[in-house]
Amino acid sequence: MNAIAIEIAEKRYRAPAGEAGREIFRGFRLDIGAGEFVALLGESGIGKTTLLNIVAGLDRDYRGTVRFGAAAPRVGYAFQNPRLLPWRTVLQNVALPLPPGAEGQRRARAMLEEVGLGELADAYPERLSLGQQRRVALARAFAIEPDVLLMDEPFVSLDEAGAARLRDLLRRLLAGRPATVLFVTHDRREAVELASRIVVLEGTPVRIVRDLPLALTPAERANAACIDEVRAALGAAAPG
Ligand SMILES: Nc1ncnc2c1ncn2[C@@H]1O[C@H](COP(=O)(O)OP(=O)(O)OP(=O)(O)O)[C@@H](O)[C@H]1O
Repeated sequence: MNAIAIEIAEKRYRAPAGEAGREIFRGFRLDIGAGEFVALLGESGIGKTTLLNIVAGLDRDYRGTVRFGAAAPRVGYAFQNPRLLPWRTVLQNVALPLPPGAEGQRRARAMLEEVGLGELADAYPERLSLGQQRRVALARAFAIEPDVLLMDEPFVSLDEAGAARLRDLLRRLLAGRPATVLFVTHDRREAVELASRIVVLEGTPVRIVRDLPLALTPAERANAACIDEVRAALGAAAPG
């Protein structure tokens, strides 16, 4: 069964008066199975964030439909920028999507412990490194126990070791709470390490130029030769 069925007949951004608008999607379709981890690759500015915003229901200015397999799916969204509220503590930021009250606080605290930031619960985001802020954003996205998790380059701008630690954390969190994931990245290696399917987008309007299932063992995902092989299979079309 599909967890998400996306059909975008048309999505365009309006332009200032007198200029032609830009058509991002026309006749676009993507079906995602329950439990899949789909990495979306594509050039900068092609429409990846637009696609996530449409799936999240944040952008309703398009013709088409997004259908979910579950009746009322819980959708978590980790943005490119961690988007923490600076006037709220780390704990309050994680508790934000949860129902108010003691149970929400308990769950938020447990999530913070799980991402290794229990000691920073009462700190404000400005005190945190970018890697720590991204951990908080992950904790917030997982706090609602999402059925669908949307992630927009969540580990960009970190050094390689920091990004690798967060990839490990994401894998651990997903092992405990499986979700269907739509993950935007510009990094093919990151896609190979994490995804069960890689979808490469190209052009204006956007079309799918590669759709590659990946049934790899953890050892194969970490193997340089194997990563090179998948990169080659993705061809020149994919960035990163
Ligand atoms: N609110 C908006 N109004 C007008 N144009 C927009 C708006 N948001 C995005 N665009 C344009 O639509 C195109 C797609 O943007 P989008 O952010 O979806 O791309 P992206 O693939 O996520 O890019 P990146 O990889 O750089 O994050 C871009 O050309 C962008 O300038």
